[in-house]
Amino acid sequence: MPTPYLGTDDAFEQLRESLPSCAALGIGKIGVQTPRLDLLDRLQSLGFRVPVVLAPGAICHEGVQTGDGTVVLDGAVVVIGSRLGRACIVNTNATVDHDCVLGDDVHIAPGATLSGGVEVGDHCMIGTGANLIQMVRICADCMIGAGATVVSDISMPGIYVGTPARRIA
Ligand SMILES: CC(=O)SCCNC(=O)CCNC(=O)[C@H](O)C(C)(C)COP(=O)(O)OP(=O)(O)OC[C@H]1O[C@@H](n2cnc3c(N)ncnc32)[C@H](O)[C@@H]1OP(=O)(O)O
Repeated sequence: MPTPYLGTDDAFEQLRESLPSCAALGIGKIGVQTPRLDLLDRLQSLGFRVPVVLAPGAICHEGVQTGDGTVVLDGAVVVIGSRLGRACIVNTNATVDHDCVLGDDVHIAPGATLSGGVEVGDHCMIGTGANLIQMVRICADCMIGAGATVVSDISMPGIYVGTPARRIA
């Protein structure tokens, strides 16, 4: 069945009156600053519920805490003791191992691996196939490039690539 086009963001107020009060965040995130969190705030301030979306092929252990608007996609695994913030994406085949903590608006791109006890700050993007060893902490507003390996804490916002990851901007 084709999905009807409902309009632009300007239609939110009207839609809130005419539709059930549930919405999903469908936009992606390929940078650090993206509109996902602002959009979530706006939808919630209008009274929409923005639930967590777990794809049928995602594995999210019991007790994992997940913020509103977060999506966990097929093949992704989120292990016991982890906490995910609001408006996060755990993309296809990514792994968030035990006791990790993600801030808000964090994207773990396809195939990336967070080992146990990793902390990732707000707005970070962990690129495709990146690996973070156990217990590392990454501050807010970092882009970790595709395939990078993070082996120590990162405390300065920026773009990091390579093995071991180094700051390039
Ligand atoms: C479902 C989905 O599609 S989700 C989307 C998933 N997407 C991703 O994971 C993309 C992640 N993004 C990247 O890896 C990007 O290459 C970035 C953000 C790290 C860098 O992008 P930019 O800032 O545009 O940097 P730019 O492309 O100009 O490269 C700068 C230098 O870093 C190098 N570089 C860029 N990315 C990487 C990388 N991932 N690993 C190693 N080196 C890299 C470039 O070769 C270049 O080197 P040079 O100066 O010696 O020529």
